[in-house]
Amino acid sequence: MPRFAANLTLLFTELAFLDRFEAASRAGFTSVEFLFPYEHSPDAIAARLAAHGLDLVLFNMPPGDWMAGERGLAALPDRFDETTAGVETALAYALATGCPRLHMMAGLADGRDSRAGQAYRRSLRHAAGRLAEHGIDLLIEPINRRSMPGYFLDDVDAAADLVAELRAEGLANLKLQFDIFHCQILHGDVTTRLTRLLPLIGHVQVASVPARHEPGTGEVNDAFVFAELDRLGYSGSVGCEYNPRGRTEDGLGWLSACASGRARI
Ligand SMILES: O=C(O)[C@H](O)C(=O)CO
Ligand SMILES: [Mg+2]
Repeated sequence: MPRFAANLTLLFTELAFLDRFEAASRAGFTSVEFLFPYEHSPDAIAARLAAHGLDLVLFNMPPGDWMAGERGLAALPDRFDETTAGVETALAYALATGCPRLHMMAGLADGRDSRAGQAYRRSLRHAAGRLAEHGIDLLIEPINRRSMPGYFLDDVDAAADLVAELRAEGLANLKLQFDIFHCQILHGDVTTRLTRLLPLIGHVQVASVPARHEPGTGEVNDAFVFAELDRLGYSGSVGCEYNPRGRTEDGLGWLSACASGRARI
C-alpha cells in the first residue's frame, strides 16, 4: 500500500492547526501535507513535525488573497512580483521543514487566454529554477471547475503535456500533482491515466467522488487504485485530501482496511 499523508488543512479540524500534528501521529500517520502554513512561523511548523516524528511531503505556495476568492497567482500576468515573492516565502518554509515539493497554484483565469498561458510558463520557469537550487520539486495540479470555478488549469492531459514540454526545456524538477478526486470528475479513466502519466507524477492525492469524503465511500474503487499504484511501483505519498464525514478518527477505518489488503475499503 502507498504511504498515506494526512492533509492537516482538511483532517483533524476538531483541533487548532498546530495541534493536528500530534493527532495525525496518534492516528498512525507518519507524514502530513497541508494547503498553507503561513499563519505560523517555519520554526513552529518544523518543531511540530520533529516532536511527532512526521515528514512534511507537500504544501502550497501563497495563493494570493484566499479569503477574497483568489486561488493562486501563477497565471495572472500582472502578479509576477507577488508570485516570485511567494516562491521565496514558501522556500523558507520548505527549507525549515525539509519539505521536498511545493505546489504552485495557477489562479482563476481563462485557459484559452494566451497572456495567462505566457504568465503561467514564466512563473513556472522562475519557480522551478529557484527550487532546483535546493533540490525541491515544483508541482502543478489540474483542478476541476465544479470544485474551483474558473481555475486556469482544469485538464489532466493538458497539465501533463505542459509538464512534459517544460521538462524537455530543462525544468527537470517540474512534476504533476495527480489528484484522483479531480481526475475522476474531469475525465474518469483514473488508472489508465495514472499508468500513462506516472513518469511525470510527483505526488498523488485522494478523496471520494462526488462528496470528497473518506476513500472508499464514493464511486471510485480507491483500494483498486492504491493496489495499481503499488503495481506501478509508485514510491511517493498519497495525500488524504478529503473532508471527513464525522470525527476524523471515526472515519479512518479505510486505512486499516487498506493495510489488511481487503479488496474494497
Ligand atoms: O484542492 C485541491 O485538490 C488542491 O490539492 C489544493 O491544495 C488547492 O485547494
Ligand atoms: Mg488536490
